[in-house]
Amino acid sequence: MRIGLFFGSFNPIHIGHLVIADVMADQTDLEQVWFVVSPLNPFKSSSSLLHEFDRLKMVELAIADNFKFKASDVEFNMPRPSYTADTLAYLSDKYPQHEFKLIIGEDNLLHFHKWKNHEAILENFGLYVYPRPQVDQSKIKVKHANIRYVDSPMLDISATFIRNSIRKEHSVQYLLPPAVIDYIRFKKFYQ
Ligand SMILES: Nc1ncnc2c1ncn2[C@@H]1O[C@H](COP(=O)(O)OP(=O)(O)OP(=O)(O)O)[C@@H](O)[C@H]1O
Ligand SMILES: O=C(O)c1ccc[n+]([C@@H]2O[C@H](COP(=O)([O-])O)[C@@H](O)[C@H]2O)c1
Repeated sequence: MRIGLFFGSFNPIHIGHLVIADVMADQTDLEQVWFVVSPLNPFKSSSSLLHEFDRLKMVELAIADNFKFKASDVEFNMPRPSYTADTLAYLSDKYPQHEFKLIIGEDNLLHFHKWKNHEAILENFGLYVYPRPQVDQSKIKVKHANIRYVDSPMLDISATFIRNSIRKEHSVQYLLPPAVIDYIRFKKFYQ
């Protein structure tokens, strides 16, 4: 099966992530999308980052109604920070029957040339890129035949904006799935 691996901090998962995954599963040759929750992005600090179990729980709540989507905690038992190349190597060993592609937002493409073993990721897996507002395309350094842009409407939504909105007691009603909102309220996160 051809599977898109959507790695992320998901702090929290929002409707932007869900739209991206849906476009990938619906309009490309990917048959499933696995949301891989990363304990720690090598380029991000851990301040304001919820525990990975809570971020995984919110992903599970958000994707429960879509049979093409799965949640993965594979990086929970791997060294920190979470290097994608290592996880891809582990998953392709574990599931030789599957073909994996990496799904990323265009903001991550901007810094992709600094990722560990990025050439091997491009050569052996390939990227499906979702466009993101405010990305200056002239600054993207990486070029490769295995980078595929998926032409779709841009979504000006980020987890940072959502965390800040909750802190300011602004509504996030249509930015997150209802079950995720309930979980955040119940646990009093991001206040
Ligand atoms: N609105 C968006 N448009 C395109 N890609 C996105 C969007 N939101 C998230 N992504 C992509 O989804 C993946 C996971 O992103 P992440 O969980 O860090 O969300 P985020 O909204 O970028 O979070 P934060 O604001 O905390 O940095 C990354 O590849 C990121 O580029
Ligand atoms: O492997 C790397 O060098 C690397 C560098 C930066 C980011 N990543 C991964 O990219 C994913 C997206 O991160 P984020 O925080 O934007 O959701 C997440 O799984 C990170 O671990 C990976």
